[in-house]
Amino acid sequence: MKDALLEVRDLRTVFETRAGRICAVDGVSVAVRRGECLGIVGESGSGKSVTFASVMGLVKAPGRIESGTIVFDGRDLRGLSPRQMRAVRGRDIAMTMQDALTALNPALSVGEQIAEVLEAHDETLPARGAARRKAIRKASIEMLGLVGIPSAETRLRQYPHEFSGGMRQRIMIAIALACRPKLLIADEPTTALDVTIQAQVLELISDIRAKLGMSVALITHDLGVVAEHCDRVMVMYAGQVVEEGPTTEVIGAPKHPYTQGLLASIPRPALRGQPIHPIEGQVPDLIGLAPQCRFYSRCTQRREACLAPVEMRAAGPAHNARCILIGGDEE
Ligand SMILES: Nc1ncnc2c1ncn2[C@@H]1O[C@H](COP(=O)(O)OP(=O)(O)OP(=O)(O)O)[C@@H](O)[C@H]1O
Ligand code: NI
Repeated sequence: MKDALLEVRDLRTVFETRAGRICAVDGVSVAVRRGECLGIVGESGSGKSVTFASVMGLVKAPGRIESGTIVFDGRDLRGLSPRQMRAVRGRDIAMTMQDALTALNPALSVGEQIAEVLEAHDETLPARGAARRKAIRKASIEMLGLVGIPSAETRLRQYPHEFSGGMRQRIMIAIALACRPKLLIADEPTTALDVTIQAQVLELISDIRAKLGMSVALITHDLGVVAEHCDRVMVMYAGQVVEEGPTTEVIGAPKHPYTQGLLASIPRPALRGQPIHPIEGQVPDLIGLAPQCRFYSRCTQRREACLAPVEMRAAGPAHNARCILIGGDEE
């Protein structure tokens, strides 16, 4: 894709479990362009987090990347050593985790945690001594200010448990942004927050994106959030991408019955703040999947041809969906 900062092709990430082999990410291709916000939506267990944990090189055993390419800013990330990958994390790509409380270190003050990131990745700091400490302190105060935490000087000395849930999310974002990454992966940054704080945190991410010109991959359950903040959206289902395209097209004229189902369950036009309503039925078990369309058992438009594997099809110049109803041969 033209102007892609991140380009993932045909990624396959598997977990070898006692119950069998789970293909959590099954042939996912995704690109994030420079400066854009890409939304990633889909029900729980669809593979959103594992896709981006794979990008970050953070899939832990029994999971592993089985195949695919991950190119970031012209570099093949799968070819990097663990040390090189650590340098990419934090400096080039930062990820905020689904759960802010467990992602922060309870034993370190907030200031120490921001300093750790700066120490490891900021090459513009003075080499050593008092000048270095002063520069780190100044940068840390700036970061807390940027995420809207008042009295930063005092707050730096405090520990995660001394902050509310919303403040902890902001701190996690401050830590993620401390080295001005080119890409921020925000995994459900607002799920645990009340609606007002949710809106504030998302505004904050949008503001910083505009200020720093970074790209954002925003993982969420909330289509209202996507409508408001994302340029493009990718819909995942059972380890695959089922639809992708400009937000206005995917939300305005969804092509995949799954996306249609997601949208139909939200009262309109008040998209905002509405969680995704479950569609009748359940996401299939990822162990021993049949080759058919994964949405088959829940699809109101299913037909016999859907029992064969379904590839992505073009629904527009930049809009694709994995459904045989597109393109007319089954209409
Ligand atoms: N550590 C693990 N061991 C075994 N299977 C795992 C592990 N982590 C993830 N999986 C499998 O990968 C699937 C996708 O998980 P993932 O966390 O990516 O879903 P998600 O789309 O982010 O869901 P949610 O919206 O709940 O965060 C899970 O349903 C599970 O089957
Ligand atoms: Ni997740």
